[in-house]
Amino acid sequence: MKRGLLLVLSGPSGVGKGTVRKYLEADPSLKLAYSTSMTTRKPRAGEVDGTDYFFVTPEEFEKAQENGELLESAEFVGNRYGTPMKEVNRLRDEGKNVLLEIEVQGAMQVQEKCPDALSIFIIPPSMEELERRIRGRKSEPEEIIQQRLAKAAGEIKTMNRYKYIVCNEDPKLAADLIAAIIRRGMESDSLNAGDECGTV
Ligand SMILES: Nc1nc2c(ncn2[C@@H]2O[C@H](COP(=O)(O)OP(=O)(O)O)[C@@H](O)[C@H]2O)c(=O)[nH]1
Ligand SMILES: Nc1ncnc2c1ncn2[C@@H]1O[C@H](COP(=O)(O)OP(=O)(O)O)[C@@H](O)[C@H]1O
Repeated sequence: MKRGLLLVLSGPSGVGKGTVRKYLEADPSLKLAYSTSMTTRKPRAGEVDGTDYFFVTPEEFEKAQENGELLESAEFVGNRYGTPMKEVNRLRDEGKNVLLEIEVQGAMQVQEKCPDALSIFIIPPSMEELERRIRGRKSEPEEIIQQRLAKAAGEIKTMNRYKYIVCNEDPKLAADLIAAIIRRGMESDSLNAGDECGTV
């Protein structure tokens, strides 16, 4: 069986990564599996432990990192986030295309370890629209919104380090464009040939 792709999706907080992902997940032909990350951030209303994230204490996070269990990790606005490696490998071995929705420092680590990863950066139509979206979500207090917006401009500057850049003006269109990138990757014989990245 052909090993699944490793897909990296990044973009500033509130750009619509989660929204676009929902469209992608609704298409079974893409054989997507979402990699649930570990985080020290507190759950938002409605978030489910083990589905949205594995919510852990700083000590538990530290232990996972020390034990070499994380494919990548980063700190983002006061919280730590990381990708558990074992599950990524298991799903790829099953032929699933594993999607990491991660911020830019982690994305750089993955691209270094796994040059075959298909990395995609989502940009907003404008900074004003990004602000409208992050505020409209009403998931964070004002202080955190400010910190995330301040970070966004620097993150957007890294977009040329990704293989693909997609603007999320309309979420269905953005998902269709990303689906085309994934299909192309699935057809490629050179991707993943001898890709041992992240094996423990
Ligand atoms: N490096 C890294 N970043 C992550 C991981 N999981 C989530 N993130 C990113 O951390 C940032 C903050 O995530 P979150 O607090 O859920 O906020 P949201 O993206 O605005 O919904 C986002 O850019 C996520 O894509 C991970 O495992 N590793
Ligand atoms: N193309 C779009 N046009 C308008 N609003 C959008 C679009 N994509 C996402 N949104 C809205 O923007 C907010 C942030 O989206 P979300 O998917 O949570 O972003 P992220 O996962 O990148 O932080 C949500 O309220 C979502 O409904």
